[in-house]
Amino acid sequence: MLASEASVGVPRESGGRMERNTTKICAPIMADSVDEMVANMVKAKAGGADLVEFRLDSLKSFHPQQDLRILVKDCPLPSLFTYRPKWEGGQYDGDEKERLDALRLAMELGADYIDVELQAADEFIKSIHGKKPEKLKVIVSSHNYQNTPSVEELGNLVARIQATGADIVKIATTAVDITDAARIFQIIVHSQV
Ligand SMILES: O=C1C[C@@](O)(C(=O)O)C[C@@H](O)[C@@H]1O
Repeated sequence: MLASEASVGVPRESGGRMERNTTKICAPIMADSVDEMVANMVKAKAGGADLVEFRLDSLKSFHPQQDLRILVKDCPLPSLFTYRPKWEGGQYDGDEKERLDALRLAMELGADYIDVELQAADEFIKSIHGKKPEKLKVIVSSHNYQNTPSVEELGNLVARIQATGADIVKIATTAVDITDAARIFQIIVHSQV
């Protein structure tokens, strides 16, 4: 997985140059209930995570108004909300508008990050234009569960994600050969948003 973030990070001294350390550890939480998610976010903090990803599509029953309020307010770490549809490898199989509404609500309630799939990004980003809180970062993601494409294809993908207005580029690919990782490293260098 590749996540690139240009604008956030703690500057650090390195050989006389100031560099940004943008690496963060994110703990994804998939659970049947909000109670379980709350228990897991406490464990994530104790384990040293920098942020928590709530996979809303894993919840067996989900009441956005009530549940998102709890997750945002009770989270001791910056929160990332993902509502992954089946067509991108997740578990949500419902109405697309309801899915994007839930992500918008998470934003309004104070989420720090929202993950939206490349296919839905234009619509989502347009819909929050002028309403996006300053602290919110939109992650535009793309998943490939078959393989890791060529550097050229990955580069094109990064460009398509950047063109949506993403704050953070996220690409998850499947490594089928040890050299696949090298292509991801090559792309990281060119993927600053
Ligand atoms: O996009 C991803 C990648 C992931 O699906 C994985 O399997 O690595 C895990 C998810 O929680 C995350 O949002």
